[in-house]
Amino acid sequence: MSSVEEAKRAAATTAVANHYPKNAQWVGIGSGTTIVYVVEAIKALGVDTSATRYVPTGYQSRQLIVNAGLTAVEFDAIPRGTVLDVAFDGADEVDDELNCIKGGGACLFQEKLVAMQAKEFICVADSRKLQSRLLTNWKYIPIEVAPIAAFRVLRKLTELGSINPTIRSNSNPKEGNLKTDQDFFLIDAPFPPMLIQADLDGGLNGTGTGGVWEVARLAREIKQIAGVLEVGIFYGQTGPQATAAGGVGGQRPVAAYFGMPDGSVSVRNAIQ
Ligand SMILES: O=C[C@H](O)[C@H](O)[C@H](O)COP(=O)(O)O
Repeated sequence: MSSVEEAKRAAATTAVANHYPKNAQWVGIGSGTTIVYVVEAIKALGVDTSATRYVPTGYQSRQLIVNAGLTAVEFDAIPRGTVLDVAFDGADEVDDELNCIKGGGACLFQEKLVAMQAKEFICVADSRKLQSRLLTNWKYIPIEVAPIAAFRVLRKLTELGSINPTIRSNSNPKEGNLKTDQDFFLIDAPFPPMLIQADLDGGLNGTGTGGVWEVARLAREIKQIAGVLEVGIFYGQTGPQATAAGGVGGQRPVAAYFGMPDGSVSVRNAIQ
């Protein structure tokens, strides 16, 4: 196993040890390559999972749950008012405030739904994803769009300052544009590195010099383009903040676990 895979596994093992609840009822399971180790770590706990329901975030996630012998319940089949105990997921990049970019593996809409339905959203990744600001190492924002509106959204993103946004293709170009679990397209929109809240304390608001965007404002601007289903920026409230405000959970994780090259696991907790 490569050191990156070892790092993902270490992060997943620690995250599950710290956040998998006793007598878990509802657990959200994200998508991607890192989440595989989360499911592995849940199985390795050796706890009774017969009464636990696992909520997938897409096709790959559901297969992972089922193949592990766990019970999958789709998001639209969970009883009204149900709050997930916890949701685990990967990320493409995570900043100092635990804002995340997600969607590199073609899932983001269901991931956001599941994260926001959980008391605690926990992010698991390897050290490559750990950066002070979004769009440092990971260069684009995945955006899920209605196919009929894709060209319009591309134009609007260019107006916002994205350099050469593109509709994501299947890895085999003969198969055309990639379709998400919702049968939508994904647009990958490159932007310059984003500011984080700490940078705004000097009074800067929104776009700074050189067209640099503040995380929440860019996410909102993209989301309001007609044809956009969801944006791959997870930001704003964390679980406890959202609960205090009368909601369920937040799309920003309460904690993020990163497997480091030396075998250790670095933990970042969200500032509430
Ligand atoms: O679209 C996929 C999801 O947002 C993933 O959680 C994200 O891309 C991270 O994936 P991985 O764990 O494979 O790096």
